[in-house]
Amino acid sequence: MDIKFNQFTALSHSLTLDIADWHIHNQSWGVFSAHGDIGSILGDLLCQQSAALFDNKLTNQPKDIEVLSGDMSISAHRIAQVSLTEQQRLLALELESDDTDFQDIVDTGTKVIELIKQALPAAGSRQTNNPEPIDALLTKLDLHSLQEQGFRELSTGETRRVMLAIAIASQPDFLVLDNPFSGLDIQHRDALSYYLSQLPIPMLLVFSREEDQPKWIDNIAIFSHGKLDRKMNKHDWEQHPVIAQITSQTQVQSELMLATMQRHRHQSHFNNPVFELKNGKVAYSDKTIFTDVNWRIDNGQHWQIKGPNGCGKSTLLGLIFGDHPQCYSNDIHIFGKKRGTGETIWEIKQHIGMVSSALHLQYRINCSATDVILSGFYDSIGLYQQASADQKAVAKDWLIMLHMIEYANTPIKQLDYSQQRLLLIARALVKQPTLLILDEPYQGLDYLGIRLVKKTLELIAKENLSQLLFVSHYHEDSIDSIDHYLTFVAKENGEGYRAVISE
Ligand SMILES: Nc1ncnc2c1ncn2[C@@H]1O[C@H](COP(=O)(O)OP(=O)(O)OP(=O)(O)O)[C@@H](O)[C@H]1O
Repeated sequence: MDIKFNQFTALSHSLTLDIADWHIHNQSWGVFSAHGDIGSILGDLLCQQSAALFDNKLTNQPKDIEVLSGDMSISAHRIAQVSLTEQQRLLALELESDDTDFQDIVDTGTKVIELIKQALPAAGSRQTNNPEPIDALLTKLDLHSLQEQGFRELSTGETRRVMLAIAIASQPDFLVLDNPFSGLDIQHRDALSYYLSQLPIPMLLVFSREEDQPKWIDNIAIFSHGKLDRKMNKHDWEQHPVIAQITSQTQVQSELMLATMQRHRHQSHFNNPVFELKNGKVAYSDKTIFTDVNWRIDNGQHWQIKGPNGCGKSTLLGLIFGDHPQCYSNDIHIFGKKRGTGETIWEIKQHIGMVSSALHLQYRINCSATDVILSGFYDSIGLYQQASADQKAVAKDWLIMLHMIEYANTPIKQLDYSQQRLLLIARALVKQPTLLILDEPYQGLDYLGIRLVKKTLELIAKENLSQLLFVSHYHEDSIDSIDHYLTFVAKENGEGYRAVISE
């Protein structure tokens, strides 16, 4: 299996890929990108080329990459990719075939097992030597209990594992995995790391965090702003020649952000408790997620919500935000009112900023980068109101701080995933909400983006500009000012989770 690039440049969205010389010969590479969503462009490019050369049908929508110059040759017949961009495409296809309007029940998407079976190569097509039997795949990726579940019901970590199962079921000769560990809890991360190290398929594994560097891969390619800067072996990488250089700029940028927030600071003070849930419970017909959750958030507290994939972290945050259907069957007080006593959802949302993968997936209106940020003032997806001159000035400040002012009028879908995510974070921060809900906020961000947002959140918490409710599976993400924890632990009787509160 050979992939060769020679003086190659290509354009996708806002990123130009630039590879002077790279030969991938039957081996795996770790790919690190300090700045730029390199995983999606490499994945799309390679899948698109192999599909065109070897006449394979692409599973998802066509990818728009323009080759500008140079050569690329590929001998891999079937290349599969796992990325958040690919996940967004699959969700878009699922939404296109949504049958909710025609049925009495809510369409929760294609069943996991069907999606995996659909990915199998067509009968009679070229087979790999060692296809993984579906049953073994389900076991190794811990998907047995989810096989009958609809794709749209899955949690972040569950979705990630399903996307991987779909890619592997297609029996590829080569894999492009863009941050495959992102969203996985520690146990699943370790299991996946072992699984990938044993997989007899060469791969590009793109990582945006030092701790995700695949230990079993010897070759590392370092990209910056789309350009292949250096190739090195694992030993050289561990000396970190690049990291120190590229981190120094984030401190300055995050201090600028804080200064902007302080300039536009306003007070919204509520009596204690800001939020309270008594005997909280969420259950579906076939499954209890959690019960007996008693949680009270007082003024000035910052919280981290912890627990394994699928324990109900996003569900719990959805009860606060008001977009989970069971928020009305629970005993909830928020911002001084009992939920369900006549307040509108907008009255609640105006005090909450939200960043999550679910929101990113829902943000399907293709408005400009400026309008994405402005929509934070109105809690809307897209902008439907005339923003004030002050609000426009704030949005402009944010674009400058994010180094994205040149994209002010660019539609969000033409930006790469990492840039989209930064805009959505700015959208959540712009109105300086009382509660800032951050459900795995770093997902999809490149290395610099992660550093920048982490620094900014640390400053926001320290200065008490908003109260953070934070979810992340990475120990390294801990924010110093967070000293309250809600941890989900499995109940002894096996029926869902309960919450343990600690300080
Ligand atoms: N309609 C539904 N029917 C059955 N189960 C559902 C439904 N909707 C969601 N779930 C399940 O609820 C559980 C909790 O999901 P949630 O997204 O809150 O988990 P999480 O703790 O945030 O996980 P992750 O760490 O992967 O993000 C998951 O196992 C999910 O599959």
